[in-house]
Amino acid sequence: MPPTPAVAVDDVDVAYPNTPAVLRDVGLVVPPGEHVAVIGRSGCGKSTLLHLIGGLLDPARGTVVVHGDSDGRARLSHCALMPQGDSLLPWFSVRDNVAVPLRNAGVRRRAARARTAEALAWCGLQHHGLQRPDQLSGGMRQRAALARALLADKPVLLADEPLGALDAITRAEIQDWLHGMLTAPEPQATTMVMVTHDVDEALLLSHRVVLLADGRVRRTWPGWFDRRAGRAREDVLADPGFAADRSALLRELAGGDR
Ligand SMILES: Nc1ncnc2c1ncn2[C@@H]1O[C@H](COP(=O)(O)OP(=O)(O)OP(=O)(O)O)[C@@H](O)[C@H]1O
Repeated sequence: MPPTPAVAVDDVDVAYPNTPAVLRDVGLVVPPGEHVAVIGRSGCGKSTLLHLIGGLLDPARGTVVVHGDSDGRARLSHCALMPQGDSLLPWFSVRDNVAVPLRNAGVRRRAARARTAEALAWCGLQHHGLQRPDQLSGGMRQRAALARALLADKPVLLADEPLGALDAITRAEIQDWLHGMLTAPEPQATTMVMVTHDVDEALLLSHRVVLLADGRVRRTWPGWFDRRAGRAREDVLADPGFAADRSALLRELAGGDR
């Protein structure tokens, strides 16, 4: 029997007040541990889909279930949200930023400190915990934000353009780092739904790429997350199969193959 899905979106329409439906007839089932990348043109409804899964929005039609719960608050309780931008609090130290989900969950200061120190170490920021976010580079801030999201210890990570603000080289480095984090068995073996505009990122970091167009799921592709394991990034990017998937995705994004 297939495992109970982590996320099940079934035949959903979503509309904002006084707007036509932004998502239409959308279905998406994500088994536990799967990483899904959602890609599509600006305005096609990607963030709306994340907000819907995370309980910030409810469907006008259809059902959304996250780890067995359909109520919005309960859905939210299963999800760590990483909104666009790093969203670190500028007046907190990096350490206190990363500790926010633990403190919100009522974890005592001493225990939170210990777990935060571990998290800072696995994202390579062990010497930066006392600095403020504006003293870090963009890549370091993004790693801190990811550490904070992963430390929330939620089974589902919803990441909206998590690397969108980074330059190409830093982005590639952080993609590699994130791939390593998501491959590690502990502590963050997690289900992930990630929005990105970057086709390589979508393929490299996901088991499955979902293309949204005009509020509908137009197509899905197998991602390269597992096929990438143990291989250098350049090696994967030069793989003819990867190049073919990238071209096909780009063609669909540009509106071809309708
Ligand atoms: N709060 C809102 N009220 C009304 N309309 C909204 C609201 N949020 C988003 N929309 C509209 O819904 C549509 C989908 O927006 P959404 O942010 O989900 O798209 P997106 O694919 O994530 O875009 P981008 O890639 O530019 O971030 C857009 O037309 C947008 O203007």
